[in-house]
Amino acid sequence: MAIGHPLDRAAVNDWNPLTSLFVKVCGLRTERDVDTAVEAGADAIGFVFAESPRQVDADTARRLVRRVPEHVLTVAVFRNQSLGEVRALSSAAGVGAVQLHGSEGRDYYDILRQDDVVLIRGAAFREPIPQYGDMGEDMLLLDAPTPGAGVPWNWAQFGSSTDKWLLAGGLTPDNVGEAIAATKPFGVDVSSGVEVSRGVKDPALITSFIKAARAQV
Ligand SMILES: O=C(O)c1ccccc1NCC(=O)[C@H](O)[C@H](O)COP(=O)(O)O
Repeated sequence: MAIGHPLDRAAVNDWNPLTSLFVKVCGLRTERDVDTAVEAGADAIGFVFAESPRQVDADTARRLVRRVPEHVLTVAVFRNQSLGEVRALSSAAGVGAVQLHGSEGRDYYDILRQDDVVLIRGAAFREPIPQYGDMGEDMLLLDAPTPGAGVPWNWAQFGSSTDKWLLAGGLTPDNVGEAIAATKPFGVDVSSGVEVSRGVKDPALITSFIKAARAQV
């Protein structure tokens, strides 16, 4: 993605993972961490509105979103919240994407699509294996059973796929290279693996994670 171009749904559809891995850093709460992730080359930055030690309110998210250049996708993360709340908070924050991480049905995706946001479906890796596109999402994020817990799952079980899917769950600067080599994902997502304690990010870890992920492509 050329710097300065908006990272919208068309850009996600045109993305070539062979030339650039999609890297998302989630659960950001401070200006320092947002600036670090942008400078280190993150493609997407997540703000958690779900119940979590990383939860932000709409005012905080809006202030942080305003710092982010348009070539970086801003993502609001929800889990089992009402559609009204999802729409109100994502619109108040001014994000470019919504990530639904619970048991939200197809109706959420169909209605949110009209809001012209990129749609990311967060799903635990389990049988039956979640399939990309089943909800009409733009990206599928395959995760551990508890999102944001920093626990890896057996990525190699998934094999690899050319779908637009993000590998998440227990990734760190130390294991992301091996995980990418094993699964060849469209992109990767991290939260706990770049924290010094739950909910508190470490700028050095954010930078090393992005560097280690990019070294694989
Ligand atoms: O991060 C959270 O606390 C969270 C809470 C509720 C729903 C989703 C949440 N995070 C979603 C993410 O995209 C995380 O980055 C993803 O689960 C990976 O987390 P981690 O294993 O800590 O790297």
